[in-house]
Amino acid sequence: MTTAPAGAAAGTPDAPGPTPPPRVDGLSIARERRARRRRLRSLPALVVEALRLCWSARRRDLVLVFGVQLLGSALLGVQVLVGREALARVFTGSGAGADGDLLRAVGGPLLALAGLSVLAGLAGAVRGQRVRLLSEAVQRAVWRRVVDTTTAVPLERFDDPQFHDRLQRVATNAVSRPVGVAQGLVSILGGVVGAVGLVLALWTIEPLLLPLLALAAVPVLLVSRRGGRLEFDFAVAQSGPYRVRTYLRSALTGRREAKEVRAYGLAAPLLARYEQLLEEYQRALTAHVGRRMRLTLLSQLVTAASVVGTVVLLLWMVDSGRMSLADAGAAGAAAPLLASRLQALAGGVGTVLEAGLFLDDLRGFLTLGGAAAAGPVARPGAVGPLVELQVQDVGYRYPQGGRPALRGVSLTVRRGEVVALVGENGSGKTTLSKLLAGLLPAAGGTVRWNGTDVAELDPAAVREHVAVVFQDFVQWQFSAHDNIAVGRAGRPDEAAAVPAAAVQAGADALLRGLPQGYATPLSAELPGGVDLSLGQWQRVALARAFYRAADLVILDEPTAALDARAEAELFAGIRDLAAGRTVVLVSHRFSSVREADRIVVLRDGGVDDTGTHEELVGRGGLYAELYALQAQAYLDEEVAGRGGTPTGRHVARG
Ligand SMILES: Nc1ncnc2c1ncn2[C@@H]1O[C@H](COP(=O)(O)OP(=O)(O)OP(=O)(O)O)[C@@H](O)[C@H]1O
Repeated sequence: MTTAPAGAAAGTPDAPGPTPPPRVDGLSIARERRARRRRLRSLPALVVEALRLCWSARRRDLVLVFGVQLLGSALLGVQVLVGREALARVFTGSGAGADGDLLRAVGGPLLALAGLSVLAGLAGAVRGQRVRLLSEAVQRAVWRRVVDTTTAVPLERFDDPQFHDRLQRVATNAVSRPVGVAQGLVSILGGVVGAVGLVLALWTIEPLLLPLLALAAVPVLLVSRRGGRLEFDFAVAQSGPYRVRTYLRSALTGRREAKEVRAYGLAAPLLARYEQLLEEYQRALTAHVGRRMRLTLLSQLVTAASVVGTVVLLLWMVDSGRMSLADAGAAGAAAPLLASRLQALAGGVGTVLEAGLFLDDLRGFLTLGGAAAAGPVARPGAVGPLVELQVQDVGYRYPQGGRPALRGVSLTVRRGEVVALVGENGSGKTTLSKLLAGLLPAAGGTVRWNGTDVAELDPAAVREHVAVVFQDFVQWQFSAHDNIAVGRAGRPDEAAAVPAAAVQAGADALLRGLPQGYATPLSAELPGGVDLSLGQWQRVALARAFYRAADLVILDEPTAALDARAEAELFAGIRDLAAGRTVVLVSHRFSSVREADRIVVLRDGGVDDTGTHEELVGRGGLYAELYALQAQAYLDEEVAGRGGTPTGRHVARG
C-alpha cells in the first residue's frame, strides 16, 4: 500500500496513463523564476504564520521544545571544554595528588561529562515527545481551516480537477508543515547555539580550524534547498495520480461498488489498473529517492572531507609541536560535533524552505474559502421571503464543460406557483435548478430575488430560503430522524416537525415500522441499521426538504423511484406545499408536470418553449412530441393488453 505521499492515482479502468512531463518553454521558466522569488519573499510571513498557528494550538509545548533544544545545544560546548580538562589532567597529571592517582585526577571532569550526557539525552527525549503533542494539536487546527475552506468554496470548485489536486496535497502534505517549520527553527536554533559554543571552544584551542569546518555547512545548505524543491515538485506531479489510486482503492473496497464489482467481474481489471498505477508511482518514487540520495551523498562527502582535513591539520600541528596533545584531542572531538551542528543548522534551513513551499500552497488553498466568504455582498442578511425570482438571459458553462450547459435562459417564478422544468437528458434542467438554488453563479445575465441581483446578496442567506431534493440526494449514514433533521440543523421544534415532514412525504408509517422507529440507523453498515429501498429513500429525502420549511422548494426528479400511489399522493399534496411557497419541479414524467402552472421546456441549454400543458401540447413542439411518446408507451401497453391497435396521434393532439 502507498504511504500518503506526495501524490497518487485513477478512476476508471480506462483512466489516463502517466502524466507526461510538463513542457518547458521560456515563458514557463520565467514564470517559475518569478514564482520562486515571490515564494522566497513570502517565506518570513509564512514562518511567522506557522509559528502563530503552533502558538495558538499548544504554546506550552512550543516553548518547551525551543527551551529544551536551547539547553541541549548549549551543553555541547560545555562538554567539549570539560573533555578537554579531563584530557589535560591525563596528560599533565595535574590534580592526581602525591600518589599520582589518575582516577582521582579525572574523576571530577568524567562525572561532569556523564551528567552532561544524561542531561543532553533527556533534553532530546523531552523534545521528541513534546513535538508529537504539538504536531497533533497543530494538524487539528490546520484541518479545521481546511474544512472551513472546503465547505465555503463555491460549488463549482468541486468540478475542477485542480482544486482536488490541491486539496489532496494540502491533506497529505501541508497540514503537518507548520510544525515542520517549528522543528526546522528548532534545528536552526540548536545548530546556532551548539555551533556558537563549539566555535568558542575551538577558538580558544585553534582558530585556524574554523574556516575548514564552516565549509561543511555549505553543501548541506545547498542540498537541503534543492531537496525541498524536489520534494514539492514531486508532490505536485503526484497529486493527480494519487487521487486516481485512492479512487480505485475505494472502488475495490466500497460497499456501493461491491455489487457491480462482482456482477461485472471487475475485481481483476480494477486491481490490475491499480497495481499498474502503483508500479508507476514506485518507479517515480525510486527515481525521486535516488535523486535525493545522490544529493545527500554528495554533501556528506564534502562534510567528511572537511572533518578529515581538520584531523590531518591537527596531526600536523601536534607533530610540528604547534599544539598540545590535550588540545588536539579536544579539537578532534569538537570538529565532528561542530560539523554535525552546522549540518543541523543547514538541515533546519532546508526544512523551513521546503515547508515554505507547502505552506504557500496551503495559504493559496485557504484563500479560496476566504475569497468566497468575502464575496461581493452588498447587503448581507437583507434577504426576505421569496415573492418573485426572476432569471434573465443567464448562461452557465461547467469548468470542464465544452459547450455551455445553459444559454440565454429567462424565466420568472412567483410565490404560490408550481413551475415544471422538462426536457431531454442533458438539456440543462439540473444545472438550472442549481442556479435557482443559488448553488451556481450565473455566467452573464441576472438572477433577481425580489428584484435584487443575487450577486449582491449573501449566498448563504439566499440558501436559507431554499430547499432542494437533488436527483442524487445524500443517503446520510445517520438515524432516520437525523436524516430528516439535517434539512435544517438546529430547528427548535424538531421533535414534532420531523414526523410532520415525514407524514407530508409519505414516509412516516415506513419509518415508524423500522426496528427502532425513527432512531434506526439508515445503513446496513451500522449496528442495528437497515437499508431502505430507493423509493423509500426518496421519501426520506423529500421529508428532509419539507422539514426545511423553505420559501422555494426545488424538486429534481423527486418521483423517479416512487411507486404510482406515492407519486400520485405527492402530486396531490404539491398544491398544498406550494401554498405560500414556490415549487420548481424537474421531471421526465409528464403525468406529474401537467398540473404545473407553467412548464418550461429546455433544449440544449436554452428555453425551447413555455406554457401550460394544454398550450404546449396544442403548439405541437418538442413538449408535445415527448409527451406523445410517453403517453403512447402507456397506450401501447394498454392496447396490447386488450389485443387492439394503438393510435398515438390522438394523444399528440391532446
Ligand atoms: N459537473 C459537470 N461538469 C461538466 N459538465 C457537466 C457537469 N454536470 C453536467 N454537465 C453537462 O451539462 C449539461 C446539462 O446537464 P444537466 O445535468 O443540467 O442536464 P439535465 O437536463 O438535468 O439532464 P438529465 O435529464 O439527464 O438529468 C450536460 O451536457 C452535461 O453533460
